[in-house]
Amino acid sequence: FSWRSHGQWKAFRLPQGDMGWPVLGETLPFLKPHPSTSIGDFMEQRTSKYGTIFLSNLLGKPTVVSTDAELNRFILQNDSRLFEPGWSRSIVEVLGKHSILFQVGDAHKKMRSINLNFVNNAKLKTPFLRDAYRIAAFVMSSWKNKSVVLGKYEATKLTFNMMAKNILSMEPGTPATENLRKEYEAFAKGVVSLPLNLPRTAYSKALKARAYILKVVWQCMEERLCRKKDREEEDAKDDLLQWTLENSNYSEEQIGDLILGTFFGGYNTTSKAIALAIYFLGGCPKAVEHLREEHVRIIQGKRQGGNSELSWDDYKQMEFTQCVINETLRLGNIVPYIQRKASTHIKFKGYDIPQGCYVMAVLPAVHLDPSLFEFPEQFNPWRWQSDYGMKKTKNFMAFGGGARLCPGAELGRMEMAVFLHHLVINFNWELAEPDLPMAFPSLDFPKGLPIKVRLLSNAQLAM
Ligand code: HEM
Repeated sequence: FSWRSHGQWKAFRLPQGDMGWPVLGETLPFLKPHPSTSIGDFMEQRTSKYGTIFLSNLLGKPTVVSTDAELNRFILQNDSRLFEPGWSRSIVEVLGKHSILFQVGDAHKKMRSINLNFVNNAKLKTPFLRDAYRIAAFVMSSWKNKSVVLGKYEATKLTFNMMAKNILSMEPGTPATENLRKEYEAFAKGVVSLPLNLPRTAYSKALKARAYILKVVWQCMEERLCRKKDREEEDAKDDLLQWTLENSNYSEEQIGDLILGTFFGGYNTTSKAIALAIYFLGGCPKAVEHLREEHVRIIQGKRQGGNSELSWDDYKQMEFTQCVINETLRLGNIVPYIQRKASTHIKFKGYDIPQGCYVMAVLPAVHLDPSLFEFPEQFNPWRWQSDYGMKKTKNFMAFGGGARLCPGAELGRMEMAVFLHHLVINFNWELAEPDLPMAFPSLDFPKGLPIKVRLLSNAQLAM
């Protein structure tokens, strides 16, 4: 199948490109692992051959691929007006058709408002901040007697337990919560995969995990509904599931996909972000020193005030920490691309993007463009300090943009900051063996990010 021979689109000026093999297209070279701090051979070779806007056949769909900052921004900013979701089959089947990622128009707005309410300012400032502080302290207290820990799993312990507690009121560390976490690991591996429902493929394992997770959600739902019938109002839970049951007319299937997806979006990306920060900072002692100064200053300011837990005002003082977070997300590239479909005929930079055509905005290509970020391969948090920041801000796409801008961005940032707070005031660390953040294409540390940790002699140990 080739668009060029497709009669309907013959008259159009489509971008250059190669459609690869029948059915598979160019999916295999596209999925080839590469460090997430690079755009990988596939994108590099096609971009240098055809330019920053090119045609390919990926994950079962003929697609206009954009490694172009302006087109990426155009796609993000014109969501719902010119573009609609165009995610590949594995993502749709694993996340479920009611997931927010596939909703359009009013249905999208409605589900988005539930997500925005879940992470509203009042919640961020108290329960979320308090939980993050306590869970991160709890996670790191177990490091005192260890010399090596796996950064990737330690980060997940914070972000997963945060979601478990605030979405389903599941207590951190219990067997039920741990089982759910294991299922989510299989789930995460199959979200971006070849949709081959054969034994032992990542895709089929993810579908099994999806069925298990939905069973847990629906069991919780049933218990809540029984409790309501028995008028046991006094121990009504204060979590996303309860809020959705009381404030929406969603079906069981819709609630299942909403809970499953928010949980996934909430823990998976943020745990990777924390692991990336541990990794990049491990290679940049100057940044650790600067960060430590900032956090020690915040603690010293508090001593005069009493309460040792972090307040929202303390969080707002973490200016250099926010630079570290931006730089981690820029260089680490957690979300490699966003897929959409043109809902009308679009002309961009002289090319036609016909209605119904799939488009893929490759976000790392912008973050690693040397004309937008000087020496883009270097981890340099200080680049976010200077105030010619506008150019950088509009080319920062880690949280997407436009109508689908990540609603959990501030929560993700706060969890990262709190984790870094406990880390720098209590520990020194270094990689125990070489490991790299790889795009598979979804980001992972193949060895789990093993780090040697050493308690500081003047550790603050608020744990
Ligand atoms: C560092 C952490 C995070 C990163 C890098 C990240 C990244 C993103 C990106 C790029 C999108 C846009 C997807 C698109 O345009 O189709 C998105 C959407 C979304 N994120 Fe996040 N995210 C993070 C944390 C979170 C957290 C903590 C939550 C939990 C509440 C969350 C929930 C969501 C939801 C529900 C959407 C869909 C929004 C919509 O379609 O309107 N994310 N995220």
